[in-house]
Amino acid sequence: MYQHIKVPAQGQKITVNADMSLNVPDQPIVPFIEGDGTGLDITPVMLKVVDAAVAKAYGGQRQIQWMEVYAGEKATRVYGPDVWLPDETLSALKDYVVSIKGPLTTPVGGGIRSLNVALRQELDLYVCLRPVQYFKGVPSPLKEPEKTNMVIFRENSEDIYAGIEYEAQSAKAQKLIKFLQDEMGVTKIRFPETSGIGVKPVSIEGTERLVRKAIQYAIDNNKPNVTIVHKGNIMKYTEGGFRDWAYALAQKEFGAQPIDGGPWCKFKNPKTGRDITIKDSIADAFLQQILLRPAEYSVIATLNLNGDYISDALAAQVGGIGIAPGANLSDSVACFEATHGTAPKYAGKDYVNPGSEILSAEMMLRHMGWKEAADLIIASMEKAILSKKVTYDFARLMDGATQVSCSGFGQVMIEQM
Ligand SMILES: NC(=O)C1=CN([C@@H]2O[C@H](COP(=O)(O)OP(=O)(O)OC[C@H]3O[C@@H](n4cnc5c(N)ncnc54)[C@H](OP(=O)(O)O)[C@@H]3O)[C@@H](O)[C@H]2O)C=CC1
Ligand SMILES: O=C(O)CCC(=O)C(=O)O
Ligand SMILES: [Mg+2]
Repeated sequence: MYQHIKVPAQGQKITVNADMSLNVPDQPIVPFIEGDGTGLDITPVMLKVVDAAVAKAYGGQRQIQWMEVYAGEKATRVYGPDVWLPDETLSALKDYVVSIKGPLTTPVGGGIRSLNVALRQELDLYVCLRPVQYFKGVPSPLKEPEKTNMVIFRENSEDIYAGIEYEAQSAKAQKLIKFLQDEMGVTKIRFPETSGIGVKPVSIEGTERLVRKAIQYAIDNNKPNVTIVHKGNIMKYTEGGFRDWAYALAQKEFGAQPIDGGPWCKFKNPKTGRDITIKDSIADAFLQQILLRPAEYSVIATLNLNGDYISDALAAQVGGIGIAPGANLSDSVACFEATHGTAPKYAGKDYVNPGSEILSAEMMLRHMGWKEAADLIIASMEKAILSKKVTYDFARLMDGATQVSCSGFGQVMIEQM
C-alpha cells in the first residue's frame, strides 16, 4: 500500500473513539521521522530508551512497533531529489494517529518552506504544547529555576508563521503593495519599491480552539492561571483580536467573571473548586516577567511566533533546549517533537543532548496511557542528571560532571531504570 514505508508485520494501529479517546493495542505501530542534522544522533537514542522503558514497565506484555516514515533530507534520498514531505508520510502520520519526529532543517531566506510548519498545517495540528519544568541538578542561569513551571499552548496553524509572504521586488509583492496603496489607502509602507511583504492571518476560530485547550488543561491539571500573551497594543486586529477573543471565550464557555471590571477574569475550577484566573500580558513585558517573577505564570496561551520565541526563552530558564519537549496536537492526531532544531554544527557527532526528544517520547507514552513507562523515563532522567553523567550542554555548566556522548546519555538513562 505504501511505496517506501514498510509496515511492521506485527502490531496494530492506534484508533480514535468518537469522544477522541484512544484505543491503544499492546503492540501499537508508531511512525517516526528520524529528522535532519542531529536527528540522526538523537532519534535512535530516543527509540532505544523508549523500548527499554516499555520493556521494563510491562515485562514484555507491551512493545512499540516502530515504523519509519520519511521527511526532509532523508525523504529526498528515498523518494527523489525534490520530495521533502511525501504524501504517504502525511497519510501514515494521520492513519496511525500517534507519531514522533526528529527536527527538520529549514533554510533561512530562500529554499524550501518549513516542513515542520507544512506538517502541522497539513494535519491541522493546531496546538503546539510545550511544558517547561525544572529537573533537579540541571544547571540554570536562574537562582531559583524550580519556580519556572509553565505549559505553553502555542497556536500552531496561523499567524505570520503560516508563510504567506512575497519576496521584495517580485511581481507579487509589487501587486500586493499596489493593491494596499490604491485600494486600501495605505500610505505607511516606507520603501514600497523594495519591501518584502508578509501576511498575518489570525482568526476567531483559530484562537478559540487553542484557548479552549489551554483553559481545559488548566482545569484538568489544577493550574491557578492562564496567561494570554500577545502584542495587541501594536497589532490590534490580530494579536489584539487574539486577546479579546480569548477573554470572550473564557467568559462564554467557562463562565469566567471579570475581576474589578476586567479585563482579567476568573472562574472556579469545576473539578477542584479552586480559582482559575485568566489574565494577559504584552509579549515584551512578559519576557522580562518570566525571568523576574516566573512563579506567577502557569499556563500560557499565545500566538504562533510569540510561542516560538517564548518556548526557547523558557527552556533556557530550566537548562536549555537540550531538555525541552513538545507535542503538536489536533483533536485526534498527535505528533511529538523536541523544541530545538537540527543544530547542524553537531550533526553526526554523537554529541548533543537527546533529552528533548526522549521527553517528547515521554509525553507520547503518557498520551497513549502508558503512564508506567512514562514515569520510568522521568525517573531515569532525574537519576541520570543527578549522577552528573551528562552531555556537553550540561557538563559545561556543572561542577564535577562527567561529559558523556548523546548515546552515552541514553545508556546512562537505561542503566538507571
Ligand atoms: N521542529 C523543528 O524541526 C525545528 C527545526 N529547526 C531548524 O533547525 C535548524 C537549525 O536551527 P538553529 O537556529 O541552529 O536552532 P537549533 O535549535 O537547532 O540549535 C541552536 C542551539 O541550541 C542548542 N541545541 C540545539 N539542540 C540541542 C541539543 N539536542 N542538545 C543540546 N543543545 C542543543 C545548541 O547550542 P550551543 O551552540 O550553545 O551548543 C545549538 O547551537 C534550522 O534549519 C531551523 O529551521 C529549528 C527549530 C525547530
Ligand atoms: O520549522 C522550523 O524550521 C522552525 C520551527 C521552530 O522553530 C519551532 O517550531 O519551534
Ligand atoms: Mg522554535
